[in-house]
Amino acid sequence: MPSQTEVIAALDAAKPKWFSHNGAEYVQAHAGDLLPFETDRIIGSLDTIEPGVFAGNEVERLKVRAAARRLLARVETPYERAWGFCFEQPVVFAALQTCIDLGLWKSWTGVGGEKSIDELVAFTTPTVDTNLLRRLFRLLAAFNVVEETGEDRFKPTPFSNAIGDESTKVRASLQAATNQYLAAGHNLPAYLAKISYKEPTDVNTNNHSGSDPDGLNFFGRLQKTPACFEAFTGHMEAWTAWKTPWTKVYDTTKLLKGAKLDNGSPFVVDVGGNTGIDISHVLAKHPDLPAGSLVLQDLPEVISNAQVDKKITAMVHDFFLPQPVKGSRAYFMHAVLHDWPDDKAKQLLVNTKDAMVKGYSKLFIYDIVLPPTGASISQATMDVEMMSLLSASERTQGTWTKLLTDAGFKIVKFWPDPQQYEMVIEAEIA
Ligand SMILES: C[S@@+](CC[C@H](N)C(=O)[O-])C[C@H]1O[C@@H](n2cnc3c(N)ncnc32)[C@H](O)[C@@H]1O
Repeated sequence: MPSQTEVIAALDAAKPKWFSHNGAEYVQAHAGDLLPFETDRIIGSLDTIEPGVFAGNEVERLKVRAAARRLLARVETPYERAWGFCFEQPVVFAALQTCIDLGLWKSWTGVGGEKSIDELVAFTTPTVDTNLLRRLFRLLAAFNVVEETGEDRFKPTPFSNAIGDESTKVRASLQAATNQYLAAGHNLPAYLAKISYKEPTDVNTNNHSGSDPDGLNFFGRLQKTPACFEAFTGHMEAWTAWKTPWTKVYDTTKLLKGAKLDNGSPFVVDVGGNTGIDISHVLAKHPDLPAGSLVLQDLPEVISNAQVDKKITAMVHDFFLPQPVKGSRAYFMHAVLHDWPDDKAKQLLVNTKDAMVKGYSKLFIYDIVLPPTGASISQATMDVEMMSLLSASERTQGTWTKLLTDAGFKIVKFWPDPQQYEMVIEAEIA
């Protein structure tokens, strides 16, 4: 079995040269450049790679994933790349969503195992036409969403099983796209033309409101439609669970030194903490913290769904109002400020600063810090999604420094996450 370094080197070595002829693009096929037996060897190496080879090492897995995506970008012709965006993605997504709507994934994952097309039809409500499902499954098998084991016979994959397992929040993530992300993305080019290609900054009348049937902004739609709220909250949970816990990026043990932990003094307040994954990481790392020292804050709909340890205080708080928990050792915000353009982000930061004690309290922001070059697919996608949904953006080291300085903070250190996706920004009152 090849090592991961050999795999990445093999992926990166497969570099065809392109040339154009009569308007078409071709791979430069020098005799001897890539002989058929070498093609077989490369395919053989690639096919040996299974998730298990990474033994849980996310950093190495993500490096191979990035190399595989670079490989596809080089090997596919320009036409094939266009075909993927224009023809494949819309219908694969439609097939996935249709099977969600039919309740198929959930029922199938519940019992598991290889099934015939007729058995799969029996999972659906309302009952789908057999040939309609056959056509959707032919496509899903071609995209390795399910495995075709024979004529009209299919096995689930880890992905299809995850869609059917509500605890993974994969179904919720796909549903959130159907509810909001797809329409906003579709609307974006026309919206940008409408605002004369200025960077969007309006949080109320923006691209999302232009794509929403009632003209609502992103959070307005979540508040109005419980199904949208449920899907988005689930998507957030899946996204946060995918990332490195912040307590592994910044050693929160350092905060214990000199911390007041008596009489319910606050230790960490997680502002906009959704259902509590990050604050629970703190409790897991410091199980001896007294009750009341960890606070989770979010909007009422979120807090009413949060199921956190009884040692964690779950509190309704709108972060555009004054911060009610004063003098905590740390205030933490994860993927919160990237939702807001600078003026709103500054307001939120000033509200937090006003509750902090200079020289004692620290601010921790866990968010993407865009590198000057070479932003990953995940980072760059998130940046433009923030534009599409919220008139917001990811920030560079320079724009973070400006925002925090304008709000009265000084940055102590940027702590990079080993996955190179986000950083913990440690800051204090200037
Ligand atoms: C992108 S999510 C990040 C959630 C969480 N920090 C995480 O990383 O998993 C943004 C969070 O901000 C919350 N939020 C939005 N507007 C808010 C407000 N005005 N006050 C408090 N929380 C708000 C949302 O409910 C959501 O949980």
